[in-house]
Amino acid sequence: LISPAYDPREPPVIKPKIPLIGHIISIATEASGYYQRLFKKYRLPICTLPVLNYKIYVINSPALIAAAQRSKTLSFEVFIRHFFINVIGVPQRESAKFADPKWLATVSKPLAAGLSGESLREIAAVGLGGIARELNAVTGEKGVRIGDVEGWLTDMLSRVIMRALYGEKNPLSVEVHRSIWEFDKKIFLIALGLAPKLFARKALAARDEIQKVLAPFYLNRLDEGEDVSAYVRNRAATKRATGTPSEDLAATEFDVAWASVTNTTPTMIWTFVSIFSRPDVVERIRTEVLSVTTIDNNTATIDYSRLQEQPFLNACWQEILRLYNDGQGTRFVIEDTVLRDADGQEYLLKKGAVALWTVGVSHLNDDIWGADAHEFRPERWLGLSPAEEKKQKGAMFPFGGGKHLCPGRMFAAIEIIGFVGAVALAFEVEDVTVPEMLTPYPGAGVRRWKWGPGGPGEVRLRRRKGWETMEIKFSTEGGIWDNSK
Ligand code: HEM
Repeated sequence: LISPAYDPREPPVIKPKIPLIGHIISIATEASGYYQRLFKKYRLPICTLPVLNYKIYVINSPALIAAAQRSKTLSFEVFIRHFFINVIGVPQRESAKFADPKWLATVSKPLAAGLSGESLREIAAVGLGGIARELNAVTGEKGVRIGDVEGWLTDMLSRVIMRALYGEKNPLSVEVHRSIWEFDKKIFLIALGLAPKLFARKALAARDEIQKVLAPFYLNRLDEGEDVSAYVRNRAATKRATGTPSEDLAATEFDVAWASVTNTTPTMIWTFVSIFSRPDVVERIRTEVLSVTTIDNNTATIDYSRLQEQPFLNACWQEILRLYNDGQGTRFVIEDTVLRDADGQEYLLKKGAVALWTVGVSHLNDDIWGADAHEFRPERWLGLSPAEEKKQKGAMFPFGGGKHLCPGRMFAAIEIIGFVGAVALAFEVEDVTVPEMLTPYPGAGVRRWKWGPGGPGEVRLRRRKGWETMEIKFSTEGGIWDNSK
């Protein structure tokens, strides 16, 4: 009586061991690990999980994920709305706007525009300048000992990214911005509405604190400053033009301070440990960076426009995105929808159900990547035939796809590739270990980690011989890799 009815054209049904609620218990306890486990057991391109009288379609095949991302009848908007109202906590007078798809489309435009073309080059130049400043502060043969490599990278990125986004008058100091992680950990719980005031008290307080600090920035129209990124400036201007008062902007623009670091920071941490724990990998990257660096007296200028084209560094970047990204896409089926797989097989998704995918299934699928799918092996990206490249790239979804493709993907790549490139060039990094990879927090896009019994240990960062006082710079004059078209 309670279970939903099925059309034979719908994806195969996997019944839960505990009737009605078994799947939801597994999703709550195992997060994305549950979808991996189901895929290993059943190897289905797509399946249906009944939960009470609802259906969840879990999509595993790369071609079906891509079709779902392109589909106009699988909607993300309903989740965006829920996120802003219940998780970000926009003021009630603003909340009705989030139900209007036209308004959402209008205020989304500045996101992609602010992070592509000339705006991207501007923000990249500021970001890379920030990275150079951070590294130039570490001089001399002895260098520094870093007791908390995670905290060091997190704070560094926060300083660099917040400055690049909000300009010189950036209100979010590192100390304030650290609270973002308190919020980030509990997003899923707040989104589910499971007594967040009780179970996510600290997360809600962290969110409110950041919004309070952001408020004078918008109230005093500092967002209109010339050195503020087009991303922040134009988004606030578009919202004001649609009637959002300045006093509401700190809340409705809170996602800027969060989305720019929430996936970028863990990706930076995985990139750093994956590269600097492997001397042979560092050596190959160093050779590539040297080949695009001009040394004049005591200044080494890295030509970022050419750095971004270096094959091995790029292979490492793809490999890190493949291994450590496990983001989840979630869509609401607003009309009956047919998705077609690569083999032509069609599946019917019924109106009112939820469709989701977790990209780790595709990123670690041994049918696609081979028996060493769980290993860091950048070489798998080198010397590919066009058909092999198509197959591998077609199975990668680190930044989503379709209408909601991440607009910040190029900026994230610039920060991370620029940073590890410059470190490889001018520094020796010792005692780096790679933690065990875990599933992400529910709702997060990148895997968490678990250090061994001694924790991350102490990492030493010191200048290479001959580079003790060399000033590092970046040039972006040759243009910035921009795959936004
Ligand atoms: C390695 C770093 C990053 C990863 C892995 C990542 C991943 C993603 C993914 C998977 C989505 C799509 C979600 C979906 O379709 O369900 C997304 C959307 C988004 N990302 Fe990123 N992101 C990263 C960095 C950034 C940065 C640096 C920014 C901003 C400066 C940013 C801003 C956004 C925004 C605004 C959206 C929403 C787009 C929309 O709904 O149309 N991201 N990101």
